[in-house]
Amino acid sequence: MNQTLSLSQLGWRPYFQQQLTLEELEWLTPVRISSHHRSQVQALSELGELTLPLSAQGDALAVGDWVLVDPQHRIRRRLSRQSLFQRRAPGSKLETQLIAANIDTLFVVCSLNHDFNLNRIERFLALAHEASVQPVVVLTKADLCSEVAARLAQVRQLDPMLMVEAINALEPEQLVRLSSWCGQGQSVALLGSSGVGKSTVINGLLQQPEQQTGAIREQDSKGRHTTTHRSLHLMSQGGLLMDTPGMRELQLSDCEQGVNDVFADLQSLARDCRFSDCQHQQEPGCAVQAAIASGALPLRRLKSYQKLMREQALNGATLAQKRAKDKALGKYYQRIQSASRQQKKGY
Ligand SMILES: Nc1nc2c(ncn2[C@@H]2O[C@H](COP(=O)(O)OP(=O)(O)OP(=O)(O)O)[C@@H](O)[C@H]2O)c(=O)[nH]1
Ligand SMILES: [Zn+2]
Repeated sequence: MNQTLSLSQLGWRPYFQQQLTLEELEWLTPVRISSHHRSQVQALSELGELTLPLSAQGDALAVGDWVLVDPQHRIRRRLSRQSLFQRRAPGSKLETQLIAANIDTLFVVCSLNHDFNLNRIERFLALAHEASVQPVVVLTKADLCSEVAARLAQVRQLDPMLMVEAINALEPEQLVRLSSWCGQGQSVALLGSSGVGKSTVINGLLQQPEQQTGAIREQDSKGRHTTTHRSLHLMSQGGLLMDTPGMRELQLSDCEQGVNDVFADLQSLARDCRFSDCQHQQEPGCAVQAAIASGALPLRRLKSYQKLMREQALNGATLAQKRAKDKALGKYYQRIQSASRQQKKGY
């Protein structure tokens, strides 16, 4: 992206502006991080594309972050974020990897063929909620599905406020339905399983698909050439698409709040359970089970909630904790087995 963009085209808004002191306003320039490398970041600004060195003790930065730079192009400070996607760094216990910041809308892409899966949509919605990003469900391959209306209704049932669009991503005119989230100053990202049509949607939204995905070559610390891809692309509607490494493979971890947000209906039912720590299994006075019995709540939804809660807790647990847990569980099974053996022996 070589053309110069205005601050508002880059997503600048009052939320960021109001964080600047008068002094900062006078001598510092806001720039937006567009890609992240080992020792430097690229940023977009009214001055064009800048390369900024990273200092060792500096704040961890994510693509999409706004930072203030001085006239020598040194990063002075990062502005507070409106939203953030992050994940546990692979192989690390505590470190988190920042994936993308200040995204406004997450397109949760799911295809309408055999791959359609409400549980998976709920999982992606939890990630969006956890990051404080507004989700929009984009159902692709509408041309291959004979029950589009029924599927749309199923997704809308997850949350009456949820925005859902069904499209044939191969038809450019149909992508226009996503326009209201792709206008000037808006930042969007996509998430979805393999083969659902993410690249097809991205190519349809970009201004010049071929050029926009051009690779950047840079030298790493050992002098080797590495190829990285640009993460920020201008869409034909004027907004920015953030396709950052790791975004497409985001996993659920430590997102209890996000999962709870997606299951607000279940949370509100649970407040009427007799026991405050009700697990909604066979406890007396369980309002969730009552809603399932009356047909008000699909059993699938409770199962999906419980599965996602377990999954995010497990992914979030440090490796050490996980090992301890597995060991404790192993001992528990041993105890049960030996107790049942003793019972059989008639003790
Ligand atoms: N009929 C139809 N085919 C589609 C649609 N969207 C995508 N496809 C096709 O589905 C296949 C997969 O699409 P991609 O865009 O590569 O999917 P992806 O999600 O980027 O896949 P990964 O790169 O594996 O993550 C391609 O052959 C597309 O042409 C659609 O709406 N209708
Ligand atoms: Zn209950």
